Formats: sequence, structure tokens, C-alpha cells
Amino acid sequence: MKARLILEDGTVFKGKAFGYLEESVGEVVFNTSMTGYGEVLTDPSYYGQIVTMTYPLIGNYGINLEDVQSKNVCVKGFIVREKSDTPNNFRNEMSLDVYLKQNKIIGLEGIDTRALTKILRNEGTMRGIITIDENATLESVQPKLDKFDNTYAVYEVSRKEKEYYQGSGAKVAVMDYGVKQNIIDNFVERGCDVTIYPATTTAEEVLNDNPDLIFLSNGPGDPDDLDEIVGNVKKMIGKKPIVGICLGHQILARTFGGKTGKLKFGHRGGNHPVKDFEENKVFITAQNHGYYVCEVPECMEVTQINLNDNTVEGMRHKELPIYSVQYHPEACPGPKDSQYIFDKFLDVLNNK
Ligand SMILES: NC(=O)CC[C@H](N)C(=O)O
Repeated sequence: MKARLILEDGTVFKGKAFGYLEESVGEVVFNTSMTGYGEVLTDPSYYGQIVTMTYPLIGNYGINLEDVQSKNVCVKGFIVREKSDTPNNFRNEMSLDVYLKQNKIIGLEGIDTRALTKILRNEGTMRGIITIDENATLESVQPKLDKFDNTYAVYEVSRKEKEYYQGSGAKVAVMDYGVKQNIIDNFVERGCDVTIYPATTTAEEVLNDNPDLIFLSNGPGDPDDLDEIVGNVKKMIGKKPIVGICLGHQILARTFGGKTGKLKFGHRGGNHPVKDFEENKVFITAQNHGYYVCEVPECMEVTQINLNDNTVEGMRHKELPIYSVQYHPEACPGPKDSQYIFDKFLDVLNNK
């Protein structure tokens, strides 16, 4: 079936729909990973976004449910140059098309994803709609684009109930703002006793459980929308060691009076070079963020930067056991080079 992507700048890309045939609005972003589309689709940080993959052939090894990063497909739409209809891999459970149908998410194929990416890179990410209405124009869809609002994304993707993974090691409280499964797995693999808390859980409730370490997770949306969560984290400061990834890192910056801003087109892919000053090494990292810490609080020092654009990628508190990274050490998709960060998280407990 014919379908089109209409961007808010008026550009129209005509292609073919796949997956679930219902129109969808979101912020259109691009990801440069060559593989790992199953992980991208299920990363809750993409909630509210229509993702286009820059790699031209997607779906060739099918979908394997062991790879998923959350229970649901989180993207609002998925755009590829060419989708594979004949996935071939011993781990393949179903095709991309069937997976999107099951999860009620529309796909668009057969458009010039390179041209689309150049528009997003030059003009910045913007809202868009994938629609099967052949008469749709920017004018006719404008009210739908205007209505799009991702303010409550964190609360929509967060677990509604606590979840527990027993372990014999450090007691880790994971604040679920949209946590990826491989983050949980990394703590569990290190023997941690993990409790995952819904985003609405109060600081008092978490502190009452007396964890050894509080982890602030990744998640969707604008960190500036999260005053309530920032207020909650403020109450945890000085009481327990705290570490964070991505949105968690941004929340920490705001907690200490720093500022976050929006990147023009974000960092999404599996090939971002990051320099870790503490290790004096460069690591190739997986990234997925549209916002960044533009003003580092005075009490924190910058431990890592992105070598593409020099933005902040890691911070450590000058006195308290508090440490965070902007990128994704758990990878999925992406290189696993920086999984040592999870060891650094646990080192925080020993004040290293
Ligand atoms: N992966 C994340 O946690 C993303 C954080 C935030 N939503 C951003 O886009 O910057």
C-alpha cells in the first residue's frame, strides 16, 4: 500500500507502508547503526519518535525476541530504504513486517533515506507523520502535527509496578524512566540485587528500602519536563551513591543546578567516539539522545567528551559518590567496548 512521510517543513517522501497500517505522528530522527534494529525498535528512549535507519537494508536477520530492550516496540514509526522480506538467520523468529504488525506500528519503505537524513542533519530533527492517506498534504495534517506532545513520555513507558531480580551482591535501586533490559542485565550479571521502581516512586520509599546504590535510567523526552523527578532525586543526594545513564545523567545535571539543551539532530548510532579522561582512552560508543548537558554544575567535573562535537559525555561529583554517562555502555545496539562503565558504577560504592 502506498504511504507518505510529511515533514513539518513541507517535504513529502512517497513510499510503501508495511507493518500496521495506521498513520502515526512523531519527531523524525535518524540512527546510523548498521545492525541492531530490534534493539532500536524496543528502546523506550525512542518513545514519541519516528526513526529512520541510514543503513539501506534492514530486517535481513529478522527479529529475535531475546534481543528486545523492553516488552513493546517503542518507536512511533520506522522508516527504511529497503526492508528484507526474506530474513535468514538461525535466531530469526519473525520478519520485521510481522513484528511491526503485531505491535501496531507503521513502517515506511522505499524512500530516499539518505535525502531524509540530510534534511534532518541540515535543518534539525522535526515532527512528521507517516500516513496512508494519498491526499494528505502538510496543510491537512498540520493540526495533527500541532497536537503531538511527548511531555509525559517517561511516565508512559515506565513500569507501573516494582520488579525484583535477586542477587547476592550490591543492592541496586533502578529508577525506571524507560530503562533498557541490557542495563538491568549488566547489573544482574555482576551479581547485584536489583529492584526496579516506577518513575513515580518517591525518594522516601526508595531510601526506606536502604539500597547500596541508586541508578537513574535512560528514558524518552526532554529532561526539562521532569521537574518532579529532579525534585525527587534532590532528596536522595548525600544519602546514597547515585549513578546514571543518558536521561539519568541529564537529570543529575539538573539536580545540581546544571542545564540541558537540545542538540540540532541528536546522537543516534553505534559509532560515536568518546574520550574518557580518567582512562586516557577513546571508546567507540552506542548513543541515543537528542538533549545534552550544556551547562555542567560547578560541583561536577567532566570525565568524558564526544570527539565528534566535544559535548559532555560523562560527569563525576567532586566530593560525593555520584557518576554518570550520557552514552549507552550497555550497548544494544552498538559496540560493547564501554561496559567497563558498569564496573565503575559499582566502584562508586567503594568511593573509588
Ligand atoms: N537514551 C536516553 O536516555 C535519551 C535521553 C533524552 N530523552 C534525550 O533524548 O536526550
